[in-house]
Amino acid sequence: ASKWSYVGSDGEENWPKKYPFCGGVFQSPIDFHNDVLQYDSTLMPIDLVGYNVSLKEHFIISNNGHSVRMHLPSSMYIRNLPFRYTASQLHLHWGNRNKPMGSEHRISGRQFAAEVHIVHYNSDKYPDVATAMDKADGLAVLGIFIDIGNFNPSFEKIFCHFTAVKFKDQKVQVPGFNVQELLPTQLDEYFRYEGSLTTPPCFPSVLWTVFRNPVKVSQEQLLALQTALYCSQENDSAPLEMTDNYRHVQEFDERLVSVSFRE
Ligand SMILES: NS(=O)(=O)c1c(F)c(F)c(S(=O)(=O)CCO)c(N[C@H]2CCc3ccccc32)c1F
Ligand SMILES: [Zn+2]
Repeated sequence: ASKWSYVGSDGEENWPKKYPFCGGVFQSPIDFHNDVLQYDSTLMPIDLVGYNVSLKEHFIISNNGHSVRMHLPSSMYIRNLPFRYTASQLHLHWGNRNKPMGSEHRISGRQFAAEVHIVHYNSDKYPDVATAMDKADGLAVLGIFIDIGNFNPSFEKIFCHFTAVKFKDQKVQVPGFNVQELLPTQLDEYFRYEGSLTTPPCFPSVLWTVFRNPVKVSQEQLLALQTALYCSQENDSAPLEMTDNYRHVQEFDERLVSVSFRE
């Protein structure tokens, strides 16, 4: 069983003891600050295929004790990367009701309220995500910052199911919807760098694409995210709230982040 958490003796400072890659190179997340950014005119808008999943299909949302995860169909993929990257799952990272900032990546030190990750694997070269996840060109993750604003009906299609996945190992079916509604409108403005999984086993296998513009959810929706879920199982005598499930930013020496935008 994955024995790691975001707090206490199993927290991120001790991850390298059981998961050596977590103490290794190319670790994520990082802070996108000006002196590591380099404009790259070859970075094209992200081209998503099959993201508009029909109502007739469904997604499985599950609580895996670390995050709330939505499994995605293999009909969803990113078209214009060096290989075809097929969708596997999406999940979120967030803070807590008293300290609402819980994104993993930061822009000039600024942490956002939360962050969505859509995990894809290189289906040109590998049969599944489990095979791909420890290969240098194995994974591509899209990162979307979440900020506070108006109520977001698209995120509500996920958030409205939180009571059904309150505890670890609970699952629920969700009718298909257009996952692209969860992304910012401008898919041409993003940060790009080679990094890692931000949870154990921390494999340096991720081509990161983090969009520059945040999407908005309401204060009430954010509060639901911060208070609805538990890391512990339903019958656990010591309930553990699922909050602050973000890794702190990693040292980023001698490395550059490519950006698709000029100013
Ligand atoms: N921030 S992140 O994008 O690096 C990232 C996570 F933050 C995260 F929590 C998970 S997980 O599967 O929910 C739990 C840990 O494996 C994964 N899951 C990945 C890693 C392992 C694995 C295996 C199959 C499918 C997805 C994943 C992940 F890629
Ligand atoms: Zn993540």
